[in-house]
Amino acid sequence: MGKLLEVNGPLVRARLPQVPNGEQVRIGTLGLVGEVIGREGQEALIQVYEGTESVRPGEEVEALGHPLSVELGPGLLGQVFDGIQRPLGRLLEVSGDRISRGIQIQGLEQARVWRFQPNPQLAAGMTVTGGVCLGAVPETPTIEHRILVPPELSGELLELAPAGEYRLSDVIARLDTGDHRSQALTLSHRWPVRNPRPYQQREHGVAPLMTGQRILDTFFPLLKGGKAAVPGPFGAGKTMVQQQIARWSNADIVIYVGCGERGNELVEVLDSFPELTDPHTGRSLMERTLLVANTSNMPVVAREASLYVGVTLGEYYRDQGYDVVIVADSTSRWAEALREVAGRLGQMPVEEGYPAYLASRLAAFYERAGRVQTLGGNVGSVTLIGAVSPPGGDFSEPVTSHTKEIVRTFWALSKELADARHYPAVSWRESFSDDIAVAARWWAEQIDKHWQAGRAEAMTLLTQAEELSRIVNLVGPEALSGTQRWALEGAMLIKEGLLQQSALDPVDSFCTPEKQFVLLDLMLQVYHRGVELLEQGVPVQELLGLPILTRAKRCKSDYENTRVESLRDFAKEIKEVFSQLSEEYAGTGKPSG
Ligand SMILES: Nc1ncnc2c1ncn2[C@@H]1O[C@H](COP(=O)(O)OP(=O)(O)OP(=O)(O)O)[C@@H](O)[C@H]1O
Repeated sequence: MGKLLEVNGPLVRARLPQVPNGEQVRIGTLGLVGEVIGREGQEALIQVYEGTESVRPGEEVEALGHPLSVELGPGLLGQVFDGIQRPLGRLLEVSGDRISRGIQIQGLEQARVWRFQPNPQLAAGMTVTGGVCLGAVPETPTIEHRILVPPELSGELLELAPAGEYRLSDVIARLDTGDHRSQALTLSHRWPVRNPRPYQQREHGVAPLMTGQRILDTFFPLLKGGKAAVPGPFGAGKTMVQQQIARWSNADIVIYVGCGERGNELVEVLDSFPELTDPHTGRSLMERTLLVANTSNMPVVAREASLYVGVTLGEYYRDQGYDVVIVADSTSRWAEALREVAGRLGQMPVEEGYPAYLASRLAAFYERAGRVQTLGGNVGSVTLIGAVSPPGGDFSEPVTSHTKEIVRTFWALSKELADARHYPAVSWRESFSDDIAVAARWWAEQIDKHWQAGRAEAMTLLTQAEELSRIVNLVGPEALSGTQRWALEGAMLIKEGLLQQSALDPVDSFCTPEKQFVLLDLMLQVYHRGVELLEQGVPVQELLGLPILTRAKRCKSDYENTRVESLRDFAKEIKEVFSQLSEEYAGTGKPSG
């Protein structure tokens, strides 16, 4: 117990000897949640995650004896938590729309009973170490929740509970952790959010995360266990991209962290998620989803914690052998929280008011992504996707520019494309992926060995078309040769037939890898045949007038994912149209008859 000395917004100073940095505290009669972030002699500097209005010097501060941590166990999925793992639904039930401060509700429902099935390979007398699976409970109809020995524990298994129904706090195993000390294990354990959960070793990424969005999967792939950023100016469709990823990606678990985004956007996400169905199982998407959302009445610094809460929950499912995707919206708001705290601490601002450690904090956060061999010997992954909201859409500002250095996949949203209603408005000029080679291996093995060459050619066409468009803007289309005009059309085929993909189109909202490749190949085939005909002397106007071009651009919506074979037939049809035209011109330089 200590005494509050001074209140400075979300930062308070208390006389609290011997309480270490990082420890969680409760402040004043309201019992507000806070965390020690610095020490000066007998005094502790505390960051408070709830509004400190009405809190006065002299009130008591209680150190809880553990760092800011989360409770990990069955019942996490389908939940919406606030930034310190309190379930929002129950918070609202208790205090109505305006959440009062100091409410203490545990993250997981303690009274709920779970059907536990012990691991048949374990028996009393065996030695178990951190990460070993003690058994499992069906958390949702699709996700089996594996109950692991907490990472830091090991010892002789004295007892493992038989199959049956247990509450979170019921003992399901006992370990002799040395000196004949018995340690009881339950269905849940706590973990400090700022400490990455340990694993055996990092593994290389081998498979791309499939999102069903062509511009992402085919053009700028992200690996499972990888790190990506989605910077987007206001209104460029960031929310939509994130939702599409949450909805369609082939991850086992999706965690969405709404970190300080505008209140109405958060409400949009919270309202829309429970209504979405999981395309892979046909069941509610919430069964594999978990949301962490700051409520609008929490102070800015609470954003800081919510990101770590989200990533810790993600690592916990990774340790069970799952592929987890974490979408953090947005890391800019999180960085603003860092800036505010640094300002109040009187730390020297470096770039645009951000502290010098902005880059290292961002890097440390993204470092928690990865594909790993878990302590229990499984392979699991955490893929991190951070949205960035650069003020004024300026990508040279500190958060965007540091993030760009850290991530391996960068999906840059463009205001220009959004204004032109080209969705998803991901710019092919500014985006990048450093993992093309690994993705290419996967595409070659699983789909088609020509993926990498096709992708590269499509990118070249897009770049070439940009140069040509500049010429057209300067001197008009007459300045272009037939081949150049056809290259412009080739780029249009790629843009309209491939890159544009409406999230609202029931057929095209999601595209399987196979259909993605067939469409890519189709557009390139049309382009190649045209080039051949041009060389043969067919005027470019003839080609540009072919109705089949419009049909090719519409294939994405005309052919469902299950009709890839018909799409291949359409490719044959195109070949015939071009062969016919070629024959008509053969030898004469103009159509026969
Ligand atoms: N992939 C897409 N398919 C169809 N329409 C889209 C797509 N992406 C964005 N849009 C359109 O753009 C509008 C704005 O998108 P969104 O709501 O994601 O942007 P935003 O939330 O305003 O962006 P930000 O998060 O930067 O404020 C949507 O309502 C929708 O009409």
